[in-house]
Amino acid sequence: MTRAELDKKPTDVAAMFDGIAGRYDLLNDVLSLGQDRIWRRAVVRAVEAYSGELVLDLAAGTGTSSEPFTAKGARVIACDFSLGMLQVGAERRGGASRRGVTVVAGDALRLPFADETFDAVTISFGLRNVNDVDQALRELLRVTGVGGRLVICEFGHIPVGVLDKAYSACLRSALPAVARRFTSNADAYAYLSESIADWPDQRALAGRLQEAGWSEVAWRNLSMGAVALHRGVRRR
Ligand SMILES: C[S@@+](CC[C@H](N)C(=O)[O-])C[C@H]1O[C@@H](n2cnc3c(N)ncnc32)[C@H](O)[C@@H]1O
Repeated sequence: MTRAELDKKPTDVAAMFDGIAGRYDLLNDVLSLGQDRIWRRAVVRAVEAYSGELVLDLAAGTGTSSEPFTAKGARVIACDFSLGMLQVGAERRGGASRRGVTVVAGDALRLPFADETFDAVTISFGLRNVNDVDQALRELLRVTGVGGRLVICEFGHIPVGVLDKAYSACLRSALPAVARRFTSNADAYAYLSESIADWPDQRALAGRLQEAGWSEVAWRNLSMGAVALHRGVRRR
């Protein structure tokens, strides 16, 4: 059984996702009680990708977060460093470059793309797992064209402290217990609750986007702040 720790050692993180890849999407639906689909629709609206645009979905995993951008004709690069996650998605779509989604193996800290390649970049439930968040935000900026936009979908913190603590305690006990029924890698879901509790709140994350060079930074809460969408634009 493999799980990452809060130091987010890249080899541990990649191995953990390789280990849960087969049941990853099922568990997302189960553990979020189907809310993940609502969050994904909000991301698609926020990115507003149109026909002819090229979108980077970083930490794309199986590509479930990538596929919806193709609905209006955008092309998507689904990039991740877990080959297991990429493979599950590619098999589901029938190939590594199918239905508008092209899979590329790569590390968020050294993206395998030239400067200003993308019209929009996005990352769903991935940034929290990256071992150097600020470097990933700078890399995302580098590969985005001037005028291009960033959308981050990530777990957040409920703005009322007492509720946030109660929610966090609930995740800590419920996630591994429920996950145990569906996967032999339930420890990965203990990591999930720990990494959510350890993640900066929405205001602090917005500050880090600005520090990394993103402009017009804003966020909006989903599910009372349990999830947040952060946006930014590359202005120079
Ligand atoms: C929780 S999954 C999210 C997958 C997908 N975006 C979704 O919304 O379902 C997090 C993903 O981040 C990837 N990841 C973590 N650190 C990474 C890094 N440094 N470079 C590329 N991918 C990374 C993991 O391999 C994993 O597939």
